[in-house]
Amino acid sequence: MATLSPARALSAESSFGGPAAADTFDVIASLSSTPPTSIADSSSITTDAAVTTPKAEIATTHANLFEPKIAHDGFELDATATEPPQGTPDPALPTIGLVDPIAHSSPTHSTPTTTPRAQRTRRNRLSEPIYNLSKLSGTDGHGKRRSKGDLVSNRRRRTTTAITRLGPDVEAEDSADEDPYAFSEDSPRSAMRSGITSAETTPKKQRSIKVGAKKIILSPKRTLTRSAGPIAIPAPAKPSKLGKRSRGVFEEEQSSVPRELRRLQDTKEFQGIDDKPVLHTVWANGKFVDPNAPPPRKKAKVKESKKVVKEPEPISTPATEADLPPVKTRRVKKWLPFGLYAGQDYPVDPMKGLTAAEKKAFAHLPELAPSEKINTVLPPPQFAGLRLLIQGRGFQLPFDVCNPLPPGQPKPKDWRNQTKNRFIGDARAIWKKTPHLQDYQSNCVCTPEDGCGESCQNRIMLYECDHTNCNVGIEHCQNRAFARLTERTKAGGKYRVGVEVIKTDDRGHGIRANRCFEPNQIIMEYTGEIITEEECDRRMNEKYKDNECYYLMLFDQNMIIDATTGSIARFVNHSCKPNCQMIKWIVSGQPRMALFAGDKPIQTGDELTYDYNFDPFSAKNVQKCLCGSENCRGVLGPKPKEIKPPKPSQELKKGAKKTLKGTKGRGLVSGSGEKGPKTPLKKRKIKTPAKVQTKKAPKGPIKTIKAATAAMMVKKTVSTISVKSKAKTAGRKTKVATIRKTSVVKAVAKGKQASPKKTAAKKTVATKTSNTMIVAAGTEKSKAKKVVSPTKAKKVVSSTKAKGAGTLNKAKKPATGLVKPRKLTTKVTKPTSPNKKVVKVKAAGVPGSRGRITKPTIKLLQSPKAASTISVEARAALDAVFSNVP
Ligand SMILES: C[S@@+](CC[C@H](N)C(=O)[O-])C[C@H]1O[C@@H](n2cnc3c(N)ncnc32)[C@H](O)[C@@H]1O
Repeated sequence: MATLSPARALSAESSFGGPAAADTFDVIASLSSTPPTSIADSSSITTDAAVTTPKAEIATTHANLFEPKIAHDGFELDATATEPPQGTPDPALPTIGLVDPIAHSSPTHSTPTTTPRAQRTRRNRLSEPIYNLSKLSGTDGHGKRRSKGDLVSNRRRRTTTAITRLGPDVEAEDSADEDPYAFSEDSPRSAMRSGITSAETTPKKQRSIKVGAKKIILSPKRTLTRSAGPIAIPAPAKPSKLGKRSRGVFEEEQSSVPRELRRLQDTKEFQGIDDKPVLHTVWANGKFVDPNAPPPRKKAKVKESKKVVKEPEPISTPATEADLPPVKTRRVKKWLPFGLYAGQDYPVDPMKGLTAAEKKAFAHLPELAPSEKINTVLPPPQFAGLRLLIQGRGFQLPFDVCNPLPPGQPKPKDWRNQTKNRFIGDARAIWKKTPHLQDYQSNCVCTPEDGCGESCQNRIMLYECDHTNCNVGIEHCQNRAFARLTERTKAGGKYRVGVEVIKTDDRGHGIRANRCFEPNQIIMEYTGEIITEEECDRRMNEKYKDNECYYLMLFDQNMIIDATTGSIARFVNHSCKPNCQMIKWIVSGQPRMALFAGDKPIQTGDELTYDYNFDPFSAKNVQKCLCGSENCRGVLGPKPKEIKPPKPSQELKKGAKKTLKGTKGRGLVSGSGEKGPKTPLKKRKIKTPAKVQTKKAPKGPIKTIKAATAAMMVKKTVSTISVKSKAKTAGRKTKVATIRKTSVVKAVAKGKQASPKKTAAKKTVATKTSNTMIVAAGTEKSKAKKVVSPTKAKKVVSSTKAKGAGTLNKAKKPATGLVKPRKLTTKVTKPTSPNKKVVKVKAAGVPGSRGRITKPTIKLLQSPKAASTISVEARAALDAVFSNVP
């Protein structure tokens, strides 16, 4: 047995290379703990030269390797070598060998020598620290466990190499067939290849396998650590085909090679060539994973079986399709492209309510195709969800918080909605002839910060801003109520319109709010047919003679809006404590009437009312008011007790004085100006009609018409003059106090009666600021309006207030008046005074007027009697008023 000393050359191949490899025991320990893992490994360790050098050198190399004594690195080799050394060992040669620690500890192994190179005795070496690397690496326990009489590690790591490295334990059952050159681990070459001595590799318990007729005893020596491939059985040694002579020659040539190795030196095993492929295996969870085995598809099989059960093939179906295996298609999630509601049955038609174009657009959706089976049992919520998505309807609250009003209100009969004014008959021509609207041109001087608020000149003058007269722009302007109303109601709908007709208990139809309105917010426009007074008379006497309700509103230029065919605003009832007000505005140069919210906000469901300022014309036409407010006057007009009989001219004088002093009388038309907005009026013109149409005074019963009553009717039309005058005695100055931001007052004194048309044309100038009222058709009204005071004064400022006296009526707020129509013959009295003169009076300047301001006209409209009365003193007073006016 040769004991090989460690060689430094080994350090180059060892994983413990470097200086540490100089330590013999370190090398031993490390090598023992990490032996070669394959033939290639072991052979590479042992004989690199055998692989890379010519065969001739191999023999030499092996001869050197198996020198019985190699003094190297201070170790004495075993003297029991079978063959003597053949020459001095070349230290340059890779003398590879391993020394087992056990072998070192054995007394049979090397002993210290006296050679100089062997001064480093074993004892000295032992004095140095020894590291058990196998313990440190945790592999010292390998090969110690046993199972079924074998080392577990060996069995587990048994590989081809393990088998082929047949050691001395390989025994033939038949001794005659024993091959002396059998590859034995005990043999020197085995030791050379593995680097392990026979003593080291001697197993404690041998284990054998049968290969053919041979029994191969396996070495329990742990030989391979990495490869775990199938066990390769080496082929039995073949007998040499050489003849005796040739064999002899060959043996002579190979005399330097041990005889037992000569037959094997040509084998790959001897040369350490491993031509077997390296097997890569995969283990998972401690189990070998066969890469060629099909993956388990247990679930798919179950699914397929279910599918087969669910949809059995009909018997009558031809076997062609049935025999075909089901085509496995990749399941596509429908909801990815179509949404979660796709592929469901619908209990209702989702197309219901859609237009033809929409149906056509959605027709291609397979989800909407009619399904064979409809699940009628409590459909899931997604059905309703898809329907809502298609129909575009939002969610619905359990109750309507926006419009809690109960539906089902009866619709009024014989009513056609008309959202725009329409001229009837001569109204258009007369309207166009009137040049007054052209005079009202002004631009506001607001800034964007102001936003055309309360200080806006246009707003004060009841002019709506537009692109022609606004200095701010639509984005900041807040004085565009009519434009916003149009924008709001353009799309229609209950909430946007904001109002609806209701049926009241005792007042016929009415209007209530469908939404909330802010204070002074525009609600709806009062529109209808614009007719002249003559047309109004005709309708009242003929068309509406049997009606109980009238929808006539004095509008502008003495024209009347007949809302019998008009907007929904005509259904607004009267209240003595109203929540709305009817105001006339100039929008784009044209007057328009609209209902605005009052000073308080309006809640949903509130009935909308305004003060009619109703003129019943006479006491017997007074209607009972059913508004139910605490301050109800009891009648639609003024209280009956305030209806006073016509007073003599003396009273008229007093009344005129009183009015000029600024006192307010309250008569039948006292409602004028009381319920209107606080917005002051603008651009008043005091106009004395130059050519007032003269009508004959009524005869007979008409003569009995009280002058005061007639005067009151007239006052209604012009009662909104925002002039507070202070009348004093003759010679004293009468002051125009509260013409808000007006500078010019055009006083038109009428000296005589003019033709009705002309009268209308001129009088309408004053209606810019007038209270609106529903005009009573009838002779008295017409007569009263057209009878102008015969004053001789050049300037008369009067709006006959209550009690018939000519009055400078403070009318900051426009008021609305309803006049009870009366069926009287039209008689026009002749004016007592032919004097007529238009005087322009310039008052306090109006900001932003640019020096050119035309003010509203205040008309003096009086009955002949009243006018004649007033012309005595009032004329003087009025003269005083305007005496200072240039
Ligand atoms: C402009 S309509 C109003 C709508 C009317 N309620 C209808 O059903 O057509 C005016 C008429 O309504 C009635 N009316 C309005 N307000 C009233 C009130 N407070 N008291 C009694 N009747 C009223 C009167 O008959 C009046 O002539």
